[in-house]
Amino acid sequence: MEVHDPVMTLKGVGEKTAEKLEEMGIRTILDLILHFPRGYEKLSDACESSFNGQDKSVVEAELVKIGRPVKLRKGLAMVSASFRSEFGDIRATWFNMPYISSNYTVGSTYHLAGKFVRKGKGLEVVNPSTVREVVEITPIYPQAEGVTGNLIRKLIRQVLDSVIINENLPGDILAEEKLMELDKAVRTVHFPDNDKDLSEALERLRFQEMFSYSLKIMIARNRRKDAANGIAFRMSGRLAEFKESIPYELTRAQSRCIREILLDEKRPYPMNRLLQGDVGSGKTIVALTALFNVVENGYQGALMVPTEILASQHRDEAESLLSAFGTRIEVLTGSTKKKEADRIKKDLADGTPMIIIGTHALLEESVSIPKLGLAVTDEQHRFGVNQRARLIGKGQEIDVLVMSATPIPRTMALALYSDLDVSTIDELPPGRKNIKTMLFSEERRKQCYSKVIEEIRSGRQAYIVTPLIDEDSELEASSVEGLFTELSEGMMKGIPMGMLHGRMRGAEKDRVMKAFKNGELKALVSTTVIEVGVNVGNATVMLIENAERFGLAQLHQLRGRVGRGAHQSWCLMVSKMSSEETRTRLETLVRSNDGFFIAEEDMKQRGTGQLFGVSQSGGSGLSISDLARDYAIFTRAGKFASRVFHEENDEYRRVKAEFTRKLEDSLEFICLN
Ligand SMILES: Nc1ncnc2c1ncn2[C@@H]1O[C@H](COP(=O)(O)OP(=O)(O)OP(=O)(O)O)[C@@H](O)[C@H]1O
Repeated sequence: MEVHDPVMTLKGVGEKTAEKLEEMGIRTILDLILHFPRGYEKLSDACESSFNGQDKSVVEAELVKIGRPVKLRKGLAMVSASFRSEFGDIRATWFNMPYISSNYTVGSTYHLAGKFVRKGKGLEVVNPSTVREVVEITPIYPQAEGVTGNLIRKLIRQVLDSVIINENLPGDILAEEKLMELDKAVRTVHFPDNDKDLSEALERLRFQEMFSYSLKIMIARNRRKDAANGIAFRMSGRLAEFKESIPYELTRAQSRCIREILLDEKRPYPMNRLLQGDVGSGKTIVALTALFNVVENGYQGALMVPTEILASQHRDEAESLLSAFGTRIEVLTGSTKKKEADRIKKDLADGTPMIIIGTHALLEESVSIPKLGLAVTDEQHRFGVNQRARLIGKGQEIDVLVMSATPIPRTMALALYSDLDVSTIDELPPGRKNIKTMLFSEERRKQCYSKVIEEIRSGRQAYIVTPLIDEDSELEASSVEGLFTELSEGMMKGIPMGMLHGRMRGAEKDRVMKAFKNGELKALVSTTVIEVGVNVGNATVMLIENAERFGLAQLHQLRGRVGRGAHQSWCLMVSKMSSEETRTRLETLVRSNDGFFIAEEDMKQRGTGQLFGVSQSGGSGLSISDLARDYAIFTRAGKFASRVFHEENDEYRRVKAEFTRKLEDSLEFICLN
């Protein structure tokens, strides 16, 4: 068995399963090995006292019957099933997992894991999952239709039974850092026996990931420096005219960043720059100026953003600023109609100069951008290194600008982006008022909504954000649909409201966002799909339910959606504040509006040791590490990577050669062979 073989070569994987795995990004055996659990759960053995609706336990049960999905109301579907067990009959219900019935077979026996509640002679459970057997520590894998955690475990077992993973770190580093061997670490994260081994295994893999990341960046950067083969753009004669036409005065910081970027464009080396600035600091105009200059030079410029909403918002802004200059602007996302998409792709492939704004859809193989001169990615933390690399690969020696709205503390930026030059917009446009931030306990929730209603009555608009439900989030968390119904039938009756969440189609999201933008809708109930970059000047209230479930940086991002116009704005957080720690954490936001300060606090407070937490790495491109949590490991790994890069000995040379080879191949971090 070869790690680069397709998963189809495994027993039990037919075409259908392979397709489903592919949708989850698993194509090869290596992808499967690297499909790490996103968290671990400790389960108690089932006994009468564990059926309290709080503790998670496992019950062995035979499936008697499973129904079809029933639609309860728009956006809420339910599947129910009954099982037989030694503790009585079990009624299981799944919400919004219409595919679940295809994962179960009547007559088969399962180890059902969930929070069971005793109801008369039987048990009830909501959204249970199935586990391999009753073990103390159960890995939780990201699941999808037809691909259960069980199936993943079975396949990984099959692979690990026949592959040995070679060690690839130099012996002295292993010894100095007392790291677990790679092979054992990989086995342990998938099949942990005890806490101690698991924590050593995770530490090893996190070290591995960050070591590889740092070393590859050093190698790549060194190469780019060597090669003066980038595109030297000239400064367009119309830049001054364009700047004149901007309807506001640029801040000093914006002008400085534009200058830095244009100078990079002019040089014959490929630009590799991070543009960071607090929410609302006006990064978009800086990026648009850079893109405009590239198109003026007869090249294509791409702006990749994480959501469709952002893509269309950027299009609107780009059009309003650039249509007078005849700059062509197109948008390509997953929901662009085929005919339209074909037309855009053809023009792109012909090398027609334009600004192309899009989501991941830009990365598809069918999109070729031969005259790509500048790639801008917005919201860096949403795209991984690999995705960025794919976009960059559409052109040759192009300029790259990465925009980040989550301010990264300087120390971390240096470690993380040792390959990037950094431009920082460190001032906000004039006239921005501080956003007043308040924290409400659950009991004062009504008061909080009164403020929302008051603002709406005086002509303003509000966002109401609730955490996302996924299969293992706490059930008490309010869902968008639930909250929407509750509010529209209760406290906010009669107020035109819309809702927005990740499961909606692109066109539908667009429609709702438009209606909110033009003021038809006064309130928007939403998950964090609005977190990044949405810009509605008249919105003055950001209400966040269950605020304790968000990270500080994320809360700051959300807050940044308001306070974008002339009116006083409010951020209202509702939280159970179950502990003093939560309260202190959330109060950081009440105290400060400074994104840089908040990001540092976030790192300090989260610290290390969230071993059993669900991974929050959220697409930094790192699959097992969390930059905030693992900062200490990251620093150490970076130090060793630099040692391997700079010092000369046979073993280091071998490691370097191997990583250089893998750089071309793909960016997998584990470098298996
Ligand atoms: N110098 C300026 N003076 C006044 N308004 C400005 C200035 N620069 C940008 N703006 C406006 O400020 C708003 C926010 O800008 P923009 O969306 O670019 O922020 P951002 O940095 O991308 O923030 P986020 O990351 O939160 O999206 C926009 O409405 C933009 O038109």
